[in-house]
Amino acid sequence: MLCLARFRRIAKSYHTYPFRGSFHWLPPMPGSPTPVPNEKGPGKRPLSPSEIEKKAAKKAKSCAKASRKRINKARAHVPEYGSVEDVRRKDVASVLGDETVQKLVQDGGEFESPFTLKAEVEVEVKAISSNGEGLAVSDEEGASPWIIVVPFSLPGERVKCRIFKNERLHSLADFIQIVRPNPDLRDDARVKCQYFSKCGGCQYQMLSYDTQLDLKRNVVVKAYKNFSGLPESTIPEIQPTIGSPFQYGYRTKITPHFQAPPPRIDRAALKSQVESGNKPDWLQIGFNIQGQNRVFDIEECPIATRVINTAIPDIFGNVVKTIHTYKKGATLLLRDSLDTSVDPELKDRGMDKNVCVTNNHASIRERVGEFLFEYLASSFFQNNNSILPSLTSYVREAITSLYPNPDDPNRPTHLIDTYCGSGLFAITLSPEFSNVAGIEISADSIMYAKHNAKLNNIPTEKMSFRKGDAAEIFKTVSDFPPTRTVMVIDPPRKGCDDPFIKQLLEFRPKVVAYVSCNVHTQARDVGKILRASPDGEGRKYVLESLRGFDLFPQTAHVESVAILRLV
Ligand SMILES: C[S@@+](CC[C@H](N)C(=O)[O-])C[C@H]1O[C@@H](n2cnc3c(N)ncnc32)[C@H](O)[C@@H]1O
Repeated sequence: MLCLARFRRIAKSYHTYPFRGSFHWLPPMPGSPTPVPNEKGPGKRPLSPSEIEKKAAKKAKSCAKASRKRINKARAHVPEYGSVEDVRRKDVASVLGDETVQKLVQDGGEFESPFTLKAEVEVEVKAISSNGEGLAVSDEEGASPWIIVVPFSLPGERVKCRIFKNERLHSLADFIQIVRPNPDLRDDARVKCQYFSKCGGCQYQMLSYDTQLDLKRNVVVKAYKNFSGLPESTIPEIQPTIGSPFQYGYRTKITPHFQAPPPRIDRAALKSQVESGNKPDWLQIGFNIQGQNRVFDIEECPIATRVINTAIPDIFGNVVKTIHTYKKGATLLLRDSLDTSVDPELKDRGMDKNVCVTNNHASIRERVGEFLFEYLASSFFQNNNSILPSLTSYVREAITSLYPNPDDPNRPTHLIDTYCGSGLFAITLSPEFSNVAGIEISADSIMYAKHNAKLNNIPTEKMSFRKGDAAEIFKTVSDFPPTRTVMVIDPPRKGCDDPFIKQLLEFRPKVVAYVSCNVHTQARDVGKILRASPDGEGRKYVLESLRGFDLFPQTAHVESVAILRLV
């Protein structure tokens, strides 16, 4: 489109007469613009208008071809299920409405953005996506409705933004400024981070915490509507999101990064510069600038714990002093840990001293309620310690409340923790069960899970952990009675694979507690489990409850817990 417009502009600057489908050049009329000189430079014959037109036509043709290719590629591209892009596409379509989407698709306009790249536009934000971005509807005169995705903006606001990418039915834009705020939602005095809107994280800081929790509840609602394929009647009322006790200073792990010195830099000169305490201008240690692959310097991260923030200056200072030795950029690890030099047998909270650990191979220690956990610094552990007692107690109570009478002969006695990490759910739920088994793909995490069972004095005959793919658990629990077994599922963002779900449906544990860091893949998996045919005795899974947990205040992220029961 753009190229055609340029072609028309060039064509218009000459007297052109269409003649049997081609352009016929006549000498310029008096007062008409002089032909532009050939860009090849002095000494070369200037191009005649017909040559210029031919060239422009050729360019327009190749542009149109490239544009067709781009559109065909975009049409064929299917985003990963439940990914940020997939979630955004569903939200974009729902703001436009079915009728508009269908019309745009029928007319072939689904990839015809009314915006050119780098265009600065002012738009009205109508909704907020599950990724936390404002969704504005373009009011370009004569153009079809089109969505512009603007981070850091809220429904009811008018914002200025710059388009940087055109996608199916929407454009992505960089936030420039708020033209008219929505005072019912926004209060910029709430923002505690000096890098707000520069950093890609923590986009909800201008909102009250209650509003953040409401938005996250709505993410769970939309996820089950758009991704589960379940009829509304089978989805229970989504309960209010459980908030985090700490809303800043909660993050027990951060991973800032930096780039290597430029290729041809004089390393000896760099060494003497940094040794004399001067940080080179090109060296930035921190996080990525919103929407860019470029790092900016940070002095603090207000959502990280106090121990981590206190350690930042020394850790970053060491990078500066040794930067001349780096061939590649690197990611730093800063983990808040209880001091592991203190005997773990001393379970007295009064003895707790927190330290910042940067060694990937070190052991980290955390307390979760009455339990102690240790794990390898480089392996997975939940990043918000303050909410873990309420998360684990919630899962425990959500299961036991299904069988309130402790003498109920149907009350589950066995627990299987799949994707168990270093044993968080297996260990914290263990007082309710006589037998517990856990499985996990990471050998390091399994080693620590076994260690944690001992650390918390859980008898080995009661609890076993094995390394393997989650689906392999079904080989090892043949002595677990399915009708008295609870299965905890806590997979990575991509959710469970089909072999796992198939085997779960063959085993049919009485209760499934599905904890997820991606409610969209959780909704898909829960949909598959609920749609499965009844077993020989006519039993099917029902969704008992659904609730979000706010492990990451100030961000759009929500963790979700679904409780399923076989009835
Ligand atoms: C979201 S974490 C949950 C860990 C643990 N439940 C916790 O809360 O600490 C997901 C875990 O699944 C493990 N994992 C990933 N793919 C797996 C697979 N195919 N089978 C078993 N475990 C897997 C990862 O190593 C990670 O520890």
